[in-house]
Formats: sequence, structure tokens, C-alpha cells
Amino acid sequence: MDLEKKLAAEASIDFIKDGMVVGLGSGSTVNWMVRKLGEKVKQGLNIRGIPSSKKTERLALEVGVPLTDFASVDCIDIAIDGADEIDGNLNLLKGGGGSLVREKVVDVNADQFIVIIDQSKVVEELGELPLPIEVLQFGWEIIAKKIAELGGETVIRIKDEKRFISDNGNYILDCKFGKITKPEELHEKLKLLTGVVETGIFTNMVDKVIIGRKDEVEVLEK
Ligand SMILES: O=C(CO)[C@H](O)[C@H](O)COP(=O)(O)O
Repeated sequence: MDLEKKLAAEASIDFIKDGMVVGLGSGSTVNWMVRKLGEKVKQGLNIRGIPSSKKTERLALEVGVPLTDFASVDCIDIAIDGADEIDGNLNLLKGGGGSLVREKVVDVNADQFIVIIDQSKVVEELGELPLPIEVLQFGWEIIAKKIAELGGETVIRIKDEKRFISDNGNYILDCKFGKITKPEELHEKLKLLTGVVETGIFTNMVDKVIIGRKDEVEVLEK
């Protein structure tokens, strides 16, 4: 699986051109991409990255990828990010690493959005995994009840025996909805709940998917 992630990640580098502003996603697949990008920068590639999590920011700085931010640029040319699930319509379920809000801000504002995954992430319908939903700490218990009324079986995310806190200072609720047949509709209903910051459903955003399959890659276009 790791080899498949690495292959997909390294293949995505071909789409990054000199002068681009690059949205850097989060997760283990993206980490391979960021490391490769660091090598390319050392060889003379001139790009600037916008990281979607503190973890990615740390890695980018470590491997020498120059960074910028939204105060300094008007657009992101290309964003490259991982996913936890992708369905046949290129809808994504994301947030396994807890970075879904910043990832969505970066990915949705990119001219081109490329997803890099290993083949285990391809599903018929989203929802085999719980859906991560970032919520305010204040009132999270009542927000969880409202999500339950929409059919979600909700568990607050715990890490190292403590409640997980996102880079934005919020909690993550992992919510089992069963098969998500209408991702956009579910996302919209959840977003209407006060206190929900963002959901891990990403629809109508993906331009290209690079899938690592054993020792080769498959590229799907929108
Ligand atoms: O959404 C994410 C983090 O919030 C990641 O993109 C997703 O979890 C994929 O991670 P990995 O590449 O480690 O399998």
C-alpha cells in the first residue's frame, strides 16, 4: 500500500510546473509528494507551496519546499491531496488525519485539483468509513445530537487518550451514516447545523485522480 501511495504521489509531480503556487494536502500519501517536491526544488524547480496542515507545513520546511500564504497570492495553480475514499463520481470522503477544513480551503481554491491515492481508497459509494465532521468545541454535544437526527452515529475523535483538537482548535466527530448515496445533499444538510464548521465530503472538485495500483499508476480525469 505504501508503494502504491508513493507511486501515485511521485507521478503527481509531473503536473507541477515552474512558477506555480502549489496547494499541499495532508496525510501519508501527500508526504511522499512533498518529499519529492523538495528534491525537485533542490534541482532548481521554482514553486511556492501553501500547506493544508501544520504537519505538512513542518515537513515542507524540513525538505526545503518554499512556502507562501493566502495573504501573498491571488490563486493556487494546482492542489495535490490524498483521500480516504473516492466514489465513481469522483466524490471524496476526507479528514482521516483531521485536516479537512484547511484541506478544503486549499483544494477548492485551486485551478486544478489532483487526488493521489492507493487503490484501497476506491469505493462504489462513500460511507464505508465514518464521515469526519469538524465542529466547534462549544456545544459539541448538542451538535452531535443534531447530526444523529440526520442519521449519523457519532463518536468524538480521541487521540492519545485525549479529545483530538484540529489545527483550527475544533473537535472532530466521526459519523457513521452507512452508504452515502447522495453526498452533496448530506453535506448541505450538515452544513446547515450551527456549530458544524465543515464536513469531509468533497464534491465537484476533483480534476484528476492518480491511483497507485501495485507497481503502476492509473490516471482518471473528470
Ligand atoms: O484527508 C486527509 C487528512 O485529513 C488525508 O488526505 C487522508 O486521510 C488520506 O491520508 P493518507 O494519504 O495517509 O491515506
